[in-house]
Order: sequence, then C-alpha cells, then structure tokens
Amino acid sequence: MEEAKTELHKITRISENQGVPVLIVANKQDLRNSLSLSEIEKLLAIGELSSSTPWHLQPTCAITGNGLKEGLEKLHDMIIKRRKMLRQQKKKR
Ligand SMILES: Nc1nc2c(ncn2[C@@H]2O[C@H](COP(=O)(O)OP(=O)(O)OP(=O)(O)O)[C@@H](O)[C@H]2O)c(=O)[nH]1
Repeated sequence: MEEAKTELHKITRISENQGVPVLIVANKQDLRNSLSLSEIEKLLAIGELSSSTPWHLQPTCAITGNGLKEGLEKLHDMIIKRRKMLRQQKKKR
C-alpha cells in the first residue's frame, strides 16, 4: 500500500496529468480480510490528492464481476465531465 500510495501521488503530480481522472479499484472485496474502502482511502492518502484530480474508489470482485461495470461507468462520467470543462475553457479564451 505504501508503494501504491507513492506511485499514485507521483503520477497525479506530473504536470501533463493535471486534472486527469483516476479510478482506484479496490478488488477482492469478497475476501474476509480485504481492506475496507475507508482503510484504503486512508492508506493511499486519497484525500491529499490535488483538488484538480477527480477520483473514484470502486469496490470490486473480479471473480463475480461485481463493481467492474460501475467502476468503468464512473471513470467514463469523470472523463466526459473533464472534456466538457476543457471545451468550455477553450471557448472562453
Ligand atoms: N477472491 C478473489 N480472488 C481474486 C479476485 N481477483 C483476482 N483474484 C485472484 O487472485 C489471484 C492473483 O491474481 P493476478 O491477476 O495474478 O494478480 P496479481 O496482481 O499478480 O496478484 P495479486 O497481488 O494477488 O492481485 C488469481 O488467482 C485471481 O483469480 C477477486 O476479486 N476475488
């Protein structure tokens, strides 16, 4: 988790990645000892990401497929929202 946290924050800090939406997949949620979403949020310090980075933390189970579609839909929503915002910003210039 420490390594994942470092990478997540490193990637999102890169200037060309500013504002790029992030989908964090919390897989294996069917297992008894899997980390909860709040534990993951805390361990990855997701709250410390730049306010310009939209993110979604999605619980999944890759075996049953639970949450996979929902996660991709959330990612799609964030991408569409960003595209709209960038288009509006371009128009204003
Ligand atoms: N119970 C459960 N097992 C899963 C899930 N997703 C993947 N696995 C199993 O986890 C094992 C490792 O999966 P890999 O795809 O090889 O993942 P990896 O990144 O190499 O290894 P991990 O760090 O264990 O995820 C495989 O046996 C998968 O079937 C899940 O949501 N629930």
